[in-house]
Parts: sequence; C-alpha cells; structure tokens
Amino acid sequence: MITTQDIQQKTIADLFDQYPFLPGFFEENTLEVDGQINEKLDDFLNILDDEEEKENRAMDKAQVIESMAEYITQMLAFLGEDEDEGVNSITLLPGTNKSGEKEQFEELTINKSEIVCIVGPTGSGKSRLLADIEWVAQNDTPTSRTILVNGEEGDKKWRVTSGHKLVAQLSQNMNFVMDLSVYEFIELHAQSRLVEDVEGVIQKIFEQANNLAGEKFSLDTPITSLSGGQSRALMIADTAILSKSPIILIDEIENAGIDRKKALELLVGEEKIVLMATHDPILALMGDRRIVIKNGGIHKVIETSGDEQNLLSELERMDNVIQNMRTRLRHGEIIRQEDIGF
Ligand SMILES: Nc1ncnc2c1ncn2[C@@H]1O[C@H](COP(=O)(O)OP(=O)(O)OP(=O)(O)O)[C@@H](O)[C@H]1O
Repeated sequence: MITTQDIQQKTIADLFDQYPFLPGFFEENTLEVDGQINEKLDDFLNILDDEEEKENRAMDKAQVIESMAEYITQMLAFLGEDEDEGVNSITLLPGTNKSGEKEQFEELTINKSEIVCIVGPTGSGKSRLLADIEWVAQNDTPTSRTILVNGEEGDKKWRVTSGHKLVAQLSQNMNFVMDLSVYEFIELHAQSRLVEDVEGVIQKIFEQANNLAGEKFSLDTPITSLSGGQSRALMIADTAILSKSPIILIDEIENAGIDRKKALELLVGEEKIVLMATHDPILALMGDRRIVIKNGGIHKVIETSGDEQNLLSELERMDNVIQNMRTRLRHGEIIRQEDIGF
C-alpha cells in the first residue's frame, strides 16, 4: 500500500524511475512536467491550488496526490509487484492419501531456485499435487493438504487476482492460435507487463528460446508455424523472463526438440521455484530432490545423491544415442549394431 507520504517528497524524476507506468497518470490528468522533472512532487503540484485550476479539475492538490498513491498501489498489485509479493519458499503440510491415511512426511519446504521433481506411477496423484500448489490448498482439496507461502497460511489473494498469480504452468500442449509473428507475440506480452525496455526483452527471450530449441527460428516466423519443440522453447523462455509468478509448475517437458537441461537452468537462474511431474529418469535426476507419490500421498522425499548426479551424465549419453536413432530413422536411414556404441 503506497501512501501520500511515500511519494510527496520525492522528485518527479525519481518517481518516474521507480514507477515506470506513472507518466501515464500525468498524461491522463494533463499534468505537464516539461522542465520541472527535478522538482519535488509536492512543490510541482502547488499549481493545483490555484483557484482556476481547482475549478477546471474538480480536484485539489491533496486529492491528486491521494489518487496518484491509489493508482500506484493498484498498478503494482496488477503487475504483481506489491512489496509483500516476494515469495521465497512454499511449504507443504501433510494431508491424506487415497485411503485416507496421513501422508508420510511432517513438513516440506521448497525454496527459490530449487527444482523438485514429482515421481510416481500413472494415476498416483502427481498432477493432484501440482493442482494443490496452484490452488494454495488450505485443507480444502481431496487430499486435505495445506500449502504455506513464506511459511505462512496461504492468503486467498493468490487464487483470485491476475497480477498475484503464484504459479505459472508449463503444459505439454501449447498450441498457438493467434496470427502473430514471434516478435509481435513477445512484444504484446512485454507491453501487457508494462516492461520498460520492450526491445531488450524481446531480444533476450528470442535468444534464450533459440538456445533451447533444436531447430532455430527467426523473429518474423509466424507463431502458428513453430514446431512443438520450438513453441515449448518460446513459452519456457517467455515464462522465465516475463512471468512474475515465483513458482513454475511443469507437467513433464517432452524431450522432442528442446534442451531440457538448459530450460531448467534458465528457469532456476531467474530465481523461480520449479516443480516438475515426470516419468522420465533424466528429468527426475535433474531435480535437487524428488517427491515420490504413492496411492495419492507423498510417500518419500529423496535428495538427489552425488552418485545419482554422476549417473545422470551416463543416462544423458544413452538418451543422445536414442535421440540420434530417432532422427536417423525419421530420415529413412538403416541402423546398424555399431551405431549404438555401447
Ligand atoms: N490424496 C488423494 N485423495 C483423493 N484423491 C486423490 C488423491 N491424490 C490423487 N487423487 C485423485 O486420483 C486421480 C489421479 O491422480 P493424478 O491425475 O494426479 O495422477 P498422476 O500421477 O498425475 O497420473 P499420470 O501419471 O497418469 O499423469 C485424480 O482424480 C486425483 O484427484
């Protein structure tokens, strides 16, 4: 909540710096700053106490400052940037499994820049756990779990306001229907987020997306003609860089056409909490920890050991062989024993 005291004594230049959307308020209210950018807001607005001005605007200086503070507060909430926004951790408190038995852990806290994988047989409840986190469950889902944000009882604001979205979902099916180029798509999203350096953000997302995608694409490629891997790469880069949501939930990243290791590094590098449900051993071992789900409940939480991390590179090598086979078969080649290499 921004108060009139917070802004009154600051210069207009400082306020514009701090709140890049504020010039919009000045324009709307026909407040022309011109050469007075370095004046304190309070001094600048003295002109409004002039009788004629007061009549024209039907608002005096105090009312303008008040409405400006309100505008800043609302814009910050809309952009998901209020001061209390910083999410450093989420904590899961146990509920019950499908048989109604208490889950086998006491409390599980996941911090910023951590990757936690969720593994378990088909139908065991992996997606349900992701859904509980998205809903910031408060003992009000089929599992009776409770999710704390920064160690505190979840605030229901996370469920409703768009700017407050706690979670961004990356799902398997990302079909674009809009008739836009890659450039226009990112530009639209950047503008809706009111970022200052739209051009810089477009370049950054474009570069990162191409860094993840197997096959390169250009800024003028229509998004409808991106391949599955390219669209996923674009969405991951876009989410990592533009989404304000502190938590990313992933229901499996398909292997085709995307460098999954780099994708996770990009998300974690942007200080996100990443939770990923997966059946893939390589992804499961890329996490710092993995939650094992059994019969709807959290059965175990396992830290990825050094030995497992070493095994990961071996698994990646085997995966590369399979990927390579796939590409060659697709191109009509004949495979021989020596191609397999182990
Ligand atoms: N603790 C629970 N209590 C009651 N119902 C549950 C519980 N956990 C999961 N379920 C229900 O079990 C069903 C299967 O769960 P879910 O879809 O999450 O499985 P999954 O592990 O994601 O499966 P898949 O690997 O096939 O994607 C869902 O209907 C879900 O709501």
